[in-house]
Amino acid sequence: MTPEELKALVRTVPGFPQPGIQFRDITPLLAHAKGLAGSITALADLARGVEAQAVAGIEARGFIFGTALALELGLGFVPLRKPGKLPVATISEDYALEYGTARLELDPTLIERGERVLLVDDLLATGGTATAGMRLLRRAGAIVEHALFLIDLPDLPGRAALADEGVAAHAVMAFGGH
Ligand SMILES: O=P(O)(O)OC[C@H]1O[C@H](OP(=O)(O)OP(=O)(O)O)[C@H](O)[C@@H]1O
Ligand SMILES: Nc1ncnc2[nH]cnc12
Repeated sequence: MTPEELKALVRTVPGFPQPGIQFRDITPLLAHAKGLAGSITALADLARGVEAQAVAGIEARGFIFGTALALELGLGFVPLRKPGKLPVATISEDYALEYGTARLELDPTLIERGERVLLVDDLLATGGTATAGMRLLRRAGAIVEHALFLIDLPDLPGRAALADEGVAAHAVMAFGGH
């Protein structure tokens, strides 16, 4: 599927989860066999040329794309989890996203020192979530230089925020007028 065909499978819901947000809902794309496969192929195409030894994905939507991408690339998958889910000692980062605040946790023993980790999520908006994920991975010893997204919202500062931290953002599609 082309990026335009994939984009047509994303549903826009105005005013969710709060007024003023144009929510880009990926569930119709996930439910579409060719859309799901095509989105993973498109992410894998973006990942070519990026040296990676593991994929890390952000709960919850980043788990869907990150796990499938890791399988496609023949790599392992490291989950960055929402609070209170991991049964071992964790490191954590609090952050703000487009419509709230949250926390991510990581089991640092899942990362080898100097391991090159590719960060994956469904969508880049303010970059708060991805920046928190990158910080956790780096605190655990990872090298994080690239982040992959299905969707970029280029009217929001996520790409620039990541660039400021030395992380290049790559996305399959973009939605203006967030
Ligand atoms: O660039 P930002 O402004 O940080 O926003 C992007 C994040 O927002 C959404 O996650 P959400 O916390 O809504 O969680 P979900 O994956 O559990 O639905 C999305 O999946 C990204 O992780
Ligand atoms: N506009 C948006 N749509 C879907 N997920 C999001 N996460 C942050 N902003 C979002």
